[in-house]
Amino acid sequence: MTVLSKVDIEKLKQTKKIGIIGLGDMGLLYARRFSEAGWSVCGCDREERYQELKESMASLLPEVEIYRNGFYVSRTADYIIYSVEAENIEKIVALYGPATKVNAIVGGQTSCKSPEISSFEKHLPADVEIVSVHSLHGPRVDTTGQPLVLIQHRATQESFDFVESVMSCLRSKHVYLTYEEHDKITADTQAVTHAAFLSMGVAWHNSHQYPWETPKWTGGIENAKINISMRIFSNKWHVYAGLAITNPSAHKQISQYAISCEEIFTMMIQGRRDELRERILDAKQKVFGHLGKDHQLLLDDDLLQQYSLAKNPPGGHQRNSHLSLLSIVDSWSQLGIVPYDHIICSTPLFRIFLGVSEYLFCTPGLLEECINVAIEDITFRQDDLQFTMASREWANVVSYGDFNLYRKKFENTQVFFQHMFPEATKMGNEMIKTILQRVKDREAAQN
Ligand SMILES: NC(=O)C1=CN([C@@H]2O[C@H](COP(=O)(O)OP(=O)(O)OC[C@H]3O[C@@H](n4cnc5c(N)ncnc54)[C@H](OP(=O)(O)O)[C@@H]3O)[C@@H](O)[C@H]2O)C=CC1
Ligand SMILES: O=C(O)C(=O)Cc1ccc(O)cc1
Repeated sequence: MTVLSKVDIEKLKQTKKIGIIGLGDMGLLYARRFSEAGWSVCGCDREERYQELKESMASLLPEVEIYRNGFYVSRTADYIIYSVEAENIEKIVALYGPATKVNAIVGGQTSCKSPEISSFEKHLPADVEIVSVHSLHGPRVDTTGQPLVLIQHRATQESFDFVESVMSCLRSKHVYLTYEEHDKITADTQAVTHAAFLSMGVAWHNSHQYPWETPKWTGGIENAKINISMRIFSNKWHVYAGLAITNPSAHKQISQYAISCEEIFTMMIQGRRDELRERILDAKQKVFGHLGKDHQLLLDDDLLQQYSLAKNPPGGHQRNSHLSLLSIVDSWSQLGIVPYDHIICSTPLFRIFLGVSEYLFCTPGLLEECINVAIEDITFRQDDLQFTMASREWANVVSYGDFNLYRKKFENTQVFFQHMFPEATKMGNEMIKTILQRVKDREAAQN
């Protein structure tokens, strides 16, 4: 990595143009930030949206030039970012890619890189260089300090430095990977995290419960589960479908998660306490065994207690079998994944999922209590059955590679929770802000 001088960056700003194809949530975020940093930016969305987009952008981001379609962006920009639905990347690159300006650089923002890179290799002229990116956070998270993956796939150092200097205005943490490394890591982190929270939502929906109305879902860990599940369901289905379906490593992960759920649930209902205990403690050793005695937990029940969607939160810790958390740690253990190895490339949701799992597994007495509940207490049996079935359904949909079925399943549950999204988003944002601040404080204390 070469860091260009301020003078060099200013020169580039005078001569280079950045183009964004797909001005949805992430494309707009990039357009705004690049333009605010002084880069010339142009972009487009679907041609049908041209007039409407041009008008809305005239007041929103007047500095950004809006073009009719991707041909105009491709012909004029020096660095072009495709920020479109993963499902359509090949079709869109096939259409506009051949029109790319001579010697320009192209990249993409899609969440899984193999299909993106293979589309570029197939459809871009040989003189065009390839540097891809992936911001590992949603469009409404502060980009500062969040991981940003940069992939120098087919590019000179000079071109890579140019892209990196454009990206530097986001103040994210740059992570340098190949596209293969990127896809392996994000399958471990993002895809399986989403599968777990999607399964929670579907399980609550299928048992006709709003978890914030039911006293058994109270306490900090439950708040985190509920808020993150609502956050995912309030988003666009294609983001989650794309990163799971198009990434072959993700299929293996999501399938293992469903298997872990089923096997653990079976031990619970058959009362196989010793076997369950042995399996869970083995998983604990494999996943958390390397943590020293002075390891500080990222999250705890008290910190998360305040982020409840309940009208009158009764508060306090509730006993729970925590099938979703036992299963994630078991599936990491079965696949030989140590999630801490990926922390440099983690999203806020993954850090929270790891944080609550770590809290359950590493707080003295909590895991034993959870195993006791799993074996003796039938209060959560129906919920756990629903959860096991939901995790299997998601694994099947992903393995069929069926975007339409994914969409139907996602939107079906989305409608059930829709009325709560404004409040859940506010609460989730507050919760994530507090957690990210804690991460920053920790990092500052360690440096
Ligand atoms: N949202 C997130 O949290 C993150 C998303 N990503 C990835 O970034 C990409 C964009 O995501 P996001 O911004 O959230 O999604 P959006 O749906 O908000 O944005 C995608 C945009 O591309 C437009 N589009 C589709 N086809 C074309 C075309 N032929 N020419 C120009 N524009 C087109 C879409 O229009 P239309 O809606 O009409 O189809 C839409 O406005 C996805 O691949 C996603 O996986 C990466 C990091 C985070
Ligand atoms: O943090 C998460 O997992 C999100 O849900 C936001 C998100 C979605 C897609 C990405 O490619 C990156 C981040």
